[in-house]
Amino acid sequence: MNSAEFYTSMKMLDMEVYGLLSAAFVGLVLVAATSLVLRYGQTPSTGPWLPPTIMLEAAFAADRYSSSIVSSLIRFTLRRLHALLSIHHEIVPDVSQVEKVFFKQNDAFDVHPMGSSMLRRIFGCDFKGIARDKYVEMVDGFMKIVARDFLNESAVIATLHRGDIGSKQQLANTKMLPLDPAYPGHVVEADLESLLRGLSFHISIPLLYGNDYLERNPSALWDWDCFGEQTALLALGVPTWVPIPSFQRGIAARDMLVGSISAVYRRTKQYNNGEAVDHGADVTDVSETALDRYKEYDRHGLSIEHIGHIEFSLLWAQNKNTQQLLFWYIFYIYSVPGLLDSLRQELTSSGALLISADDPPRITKLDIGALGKQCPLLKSTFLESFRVTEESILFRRVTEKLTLDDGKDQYQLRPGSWLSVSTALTRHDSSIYPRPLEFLPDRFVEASTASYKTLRPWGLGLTMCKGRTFAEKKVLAIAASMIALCDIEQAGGEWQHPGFRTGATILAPASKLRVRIKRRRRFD
Ligand code: HEM
Repeated sequence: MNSAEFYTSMKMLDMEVYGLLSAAFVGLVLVAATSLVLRYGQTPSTGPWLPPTIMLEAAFAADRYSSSIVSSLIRFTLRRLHALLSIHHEIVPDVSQVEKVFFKQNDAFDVHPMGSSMLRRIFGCDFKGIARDKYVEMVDGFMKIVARDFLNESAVIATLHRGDIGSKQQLANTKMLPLDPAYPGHVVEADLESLLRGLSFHISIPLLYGNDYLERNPSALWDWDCFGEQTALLALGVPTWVPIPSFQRGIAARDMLVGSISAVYRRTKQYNNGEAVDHGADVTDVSETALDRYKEYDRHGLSIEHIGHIEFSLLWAQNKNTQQLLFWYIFYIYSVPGLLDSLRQELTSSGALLISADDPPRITKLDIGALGKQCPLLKSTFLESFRVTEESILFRRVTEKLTLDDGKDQYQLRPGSWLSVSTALTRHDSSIYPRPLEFLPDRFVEASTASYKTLRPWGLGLTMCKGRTFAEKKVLAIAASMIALCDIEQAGGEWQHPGFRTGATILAPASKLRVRIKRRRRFD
């Protein structure tokens, strides 16, 4: 099967989206009620909230199955509801034509309704009583620290080197890849998504909160998964008391995670004040970036509960999409015929990654900075994985009268209207991406490098993702290490695409993908 047939046939597996559409219908009633409250209820002190119905309308517009009758009906109902409530919402499909406006006329957009709504609904952080300007000042200060540590290339490379991604402690860690000598050929079988999520988690968390965190919170990853399954409902404003067992489990998991992250802050403070640290925990390796944020929270007099919620939201932003993208990247690298061999050749000839002559070999050099610059196929495959799996929708509240022109349509926006921009809508446009349904690993290669071209997976304007350098380099580094050290095949035969499940920035696989992983030997 060639890569074209492979990718096209797999996309058809995504039919479970119809189930989601029916479920969304039920949710619509709940959401309409929430919207009425938002429309006629009191505006919170930090500014207006993003109405859940705006999110739903944008999500249905961005959905690849939006031509179905159910979807059209839902969109029509939402349109009518918005007209009834005098809520003005424009959906702009072509990012590339309007992106300059986001940089040049930044003041015409208010980004805070999205951030404060998500902090409240998904992460449970209530800023009741905190005035809008204080909230904005705090967010700005916080974002500056995040950007300094997660955007700056040399800072990111130094951090990732501390994470020791290439060493066998990470990739052949007994917790991650238990290379049990009892198995013939040292093969392990695992669910690829869980395995990579665990690996990514075990690299990132100690880098942020020190090694003590994972030892003290062995169920953190399980809580992470329980919470993760409920984020769509939470984002839509479903009240946390709704008695659905899995939903309640997710809320409890969120409380556990927030509590454990608050505890790191409390222990660090005890240590800095020369007091006895709870449980005698070692907090000496809590990262500088976390410590700097703690100072910012203290400067604003935030409570420990607030801090736990905000830190959890950052941890989520830092990990969730990265884990999901890593899964697809590894999946395509190993499943697209011939790609793995080409990538191995490129890594060897670029000198960005070297392995020892031991058996099994170890990584002796991993130049994280060089991977994106000297390995165009590796980077292009990363970008192509992004192109086929990324579906973010950006929401802004418009504060000034504005006309947007995307080359096809004009959008007249007045103060108070809502704007959503979906990066997903152009990903299958053949005038931008020829043969859009095929996974073409070298699509983004340009001479000796690979570039994003019109792909905008990190958002737009001044609120573009503050962790994009970190995310890109981390994913490239983990993938390069796996390419060098491991062979992976799908358990039970030929590679089968697991299908896509919509509803997240990076699409989730619709079914589990069990794989067999074998550590490469010297002469493989
Ligand atoms: C593959 C991984 C990631 C993807 C796809 C992703 C995507 C995005 C997108 C689409 C936005 C919204 C931008 C906008 O509204 O214009 C965003 C915002 C943000 N991301 Fe990421 N992100 C990723 C990883 C990370 C990481 C590793 C961090 C680490 C700190 C991070 C921190 C943030 C923060 C703090 C914001 C809010 C920025 C602001 O409001 O100024 N993200 N991200």
